[in-house]
Amino acid sequence: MTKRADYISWDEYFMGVALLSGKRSKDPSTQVGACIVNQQNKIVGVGYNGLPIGISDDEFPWDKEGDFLNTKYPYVCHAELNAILNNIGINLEGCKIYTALFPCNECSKAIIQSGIKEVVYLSDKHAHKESAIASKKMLQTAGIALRKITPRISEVVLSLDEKDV
Ligand SMILES: O=c1[nH]c(=O)n([C@H]2C[C@H](O)[C@@H](COP(=O)(O)O)O2)cc1CO
Ligand SMILES: [Zn+2]
Repeated sequence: MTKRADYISWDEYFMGVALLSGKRSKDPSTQVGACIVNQQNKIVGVGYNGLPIGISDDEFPWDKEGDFLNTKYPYVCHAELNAILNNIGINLEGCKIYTALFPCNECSKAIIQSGIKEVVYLSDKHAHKESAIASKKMLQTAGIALRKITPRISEVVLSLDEKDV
C-alpha cells in the first residue's frame, strides 16, 4: 500500500486547530481561534475569544454597539492573548502563532513580549483600521515574520458520527 496523498499540511493542521478552537467562542458575531506551535511543530497553546475566567458569559454583554460598558469590547479576551496565557507553561521564544484573523495591536504587544517570532494568518480583513496599521508597524519593527497562508483546500470536514470513525 502506498501512503495517503491527501493528508493535510502542517499549516492546514495548525490553522485547522485554530479554527476549531474558535468554535468554542460565545461571541455571536466573530469567532476567532489561535494556536501556538513550537520549533518542533508541537502545539503549546490554544485559545479563542471569550470572557476571562470566572466572568459569566450569560451576565456580560455580547453587544457591539451602545454604551461602551454595555458592549463586549472592554471585557472580551482575544484569541491570541488567550493562547499565549493558556500555554502549557513554557517559554514561547521562537514559537509561531496561527490565527484566523490578523492580530490587533494589543495582542501584538503580547506576541512580541512573549518571544513569538512568526504570525501566520488567514484573513487581514481589518487591514484598513488604525489598530491593524499600528499592529503591523509594531510586529514588523520587532522583526516578527508575517505570513498570510492560502490553503490548498477550502475546508476540513469532521464527522462526529460513530459510523464514520
Ligand atoms: O485578532 C482578533 N482576535 C480576536 O479574538 N478578536 C475578537 C474580539 C471580539 O470578540 C471579536 C471582534 O469583534 P467584532 O465582532 O466587533 O469584529 O473578535 C478580534 C480580533 C481582531 O483583530
Ligand atoms: Zn487582539
